[in-house]
Amino acid sequence: MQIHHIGAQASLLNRFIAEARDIKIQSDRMRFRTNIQRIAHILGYELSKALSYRNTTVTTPLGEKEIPLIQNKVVICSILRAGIAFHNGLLDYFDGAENAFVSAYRHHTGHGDDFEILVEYLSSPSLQGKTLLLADPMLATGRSFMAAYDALKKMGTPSEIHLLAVVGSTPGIAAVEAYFPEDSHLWIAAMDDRLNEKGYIIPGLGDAGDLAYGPKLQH
Ligand SMILES: O=P(O)(O)OC[C@H]1O[C@H](OP(=O)(O)OP(=O)(O)O)[C@H](O)[C@@H]1O
Ligand SMILES: O=c1cc[nH]c(=O)[nH]1
Repeated sequence: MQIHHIGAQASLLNRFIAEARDIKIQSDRMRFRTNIQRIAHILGYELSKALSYRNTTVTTPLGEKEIPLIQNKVVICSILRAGIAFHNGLLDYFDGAENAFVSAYRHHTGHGDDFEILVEYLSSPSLQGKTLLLADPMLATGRSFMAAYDALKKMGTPSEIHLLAVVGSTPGIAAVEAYFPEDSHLWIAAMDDRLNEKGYIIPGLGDAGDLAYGPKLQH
């Protein structure tokens, strides 16, 4: 897997990541969702440089111009629920993309901090020969990305796989790197070193789903 740590180089992106992490600013849900969306714009733009282009003639009122345009058949798949704002950001730029949604949530088994990932919903077009953008703002243990990928396998084999995340942990990134095909890519804004005993990224940003959409009951 090729890992593209976009936040490694200081840029405007830092501002959006800082606001998403900041305990005072992130409590404004609309602002949090907007920051996730703005980060998706930047990651999507960076990812676009790795796609395939073909010269296409565009007619202006005064003449013609050859412009290289993306040839990939893009499918954006996001992992519910925190992925919704991220999905919207990617769709702002890849507006001709097909769309897929997969649910993945942590079900606490009752044994200490143990949890399993349950996937109960999948809606996807065929992925055969297409460019899959698999998006989830948080890559903590990496288990949601892996469970979503397993669920998507029956939809066909993509020609390219690009994972996108806002914050990832070093162990989670290592886990997805080992699980996904060697020629896949990860586009990530920020990386933190560790997870706590509950599988949360430290310092991370907290619970992205709750920050975007409000607290949920555990079940
Ligand atoms: O890498 P992982 O260890 O799998 O953790 C990351 C997942 O955890 C969060 O979802 P959560 O289960 O909290 O559901 P939610 O999006 O509905 O809040 C987040 O949105 C990711 O999907
Ligand atoms: O740090 C984490 C881990 C899982 N899910 C989140 O939203 N944040």
